[in-house]
Amino acid sequence: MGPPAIIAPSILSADFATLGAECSAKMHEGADWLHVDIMDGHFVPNMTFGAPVVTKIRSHVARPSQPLGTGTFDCHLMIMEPHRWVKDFKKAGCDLYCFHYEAAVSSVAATEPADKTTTRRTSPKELIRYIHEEGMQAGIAIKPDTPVDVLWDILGNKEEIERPDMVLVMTVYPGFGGQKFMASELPKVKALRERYPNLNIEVDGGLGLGTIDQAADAGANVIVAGSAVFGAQDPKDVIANFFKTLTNQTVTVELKNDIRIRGTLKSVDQYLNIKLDDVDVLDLDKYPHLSSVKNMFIRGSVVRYVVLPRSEVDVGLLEDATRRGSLWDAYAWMQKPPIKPGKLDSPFNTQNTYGPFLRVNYTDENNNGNQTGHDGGNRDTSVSDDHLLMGKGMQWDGIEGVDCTPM
Ligand SMILES: O=C(CO)[C@H](O)[C@H](O)COP(=O)(O)O
Repeated sequence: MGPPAIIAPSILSADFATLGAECSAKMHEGADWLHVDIMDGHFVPNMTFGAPVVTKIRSHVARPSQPLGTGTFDCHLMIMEPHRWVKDFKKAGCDLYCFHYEAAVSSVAATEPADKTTTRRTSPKELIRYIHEEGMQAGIAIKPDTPVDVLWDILGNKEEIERPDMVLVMTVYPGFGGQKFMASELPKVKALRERYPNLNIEVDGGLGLGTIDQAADAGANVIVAGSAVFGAQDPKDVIANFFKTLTNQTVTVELKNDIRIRGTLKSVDQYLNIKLDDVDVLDLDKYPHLSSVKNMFIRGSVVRYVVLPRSEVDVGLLEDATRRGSLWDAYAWMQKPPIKPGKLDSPFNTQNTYGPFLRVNYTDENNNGNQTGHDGGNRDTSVSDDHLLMGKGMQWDGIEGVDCTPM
């Protein structure tokens, strides 16, 4: 069996004003590593931050208990002269120092060995040794224009200390998040995997819905994604927005204490706190004290279901929420996924969804909204022939006629 599937969100797309909290949140959501992009404005036409910021965010994420374990700071040094910063990043809390092959071979010391201001540790092999001696794991990255062949000599080194722990194949030109995935780089991944079944092979750039699988199938086991993770609209917001479109419609709300209330939806917020007018309490004989109540504000936390007119259900919008949720499933919740049968190097089983969002099932009329076959709690949701029933803390499984298979 190949190396484990590793999920490494790129914090390049995070809100830098709240970077520590964002890093911590991603770890709690299921990330294995954090991919920390360091750009110097020379090696790439963009700048991010340096070791002092890494020091600060390190305090928000527990250190890995073993090399390449959970919490690894996977620092991607898109900088010139990568040998100069090894000690600083070690001190800052970097665990995996991944430099660019192109930067190492074009460094001042490599091109002008007589230069006394730089150390000799500039050839990729020597730099890898240096990183290891400093107590970090070493990664080597290649840009799209660099052939994978340059790595054979480095990977084939007899000296273990001079061999990298990871190879990063860039699937965009480095410098910016949100670029288009370059499938043209996948043959490099394939060639690496064929020669090195146990090597950690990372891909970075344009990974998301529809490209994660391609990269995994080629043999990548460390998946970096930035904008797909940080930029995705939270499906819960999509669902709340959907509810808002039902303002002035008649809905039935079933509370967790079994009271069912029908009324006109006046407002709903992202927590599914609901305001109803023209209220009718069903089963009034059981709850006569509610007979005079005409307007209600219902806290989302007490709602079990909201029953909506089927004709008002915007399947397209919910399908979109599903796909976003599925991407999230396929990324953030798959940190220990089963391996696809027959594809031992493919870390993702996208048939399994353990999404945190909306789970909807069709049930027959008599099912009364109690689904079967689901894990994960939060199953306050079902669809009957007439109604879509949705509860708070919902998860999405599918609507008949809607393809909810994760992409
Ligand atoms: O190294 C990078 C850019 O140089 C980023 O890590 C990478 O591009 C991730 O961003 P996205 O997933 O949005 O493409």
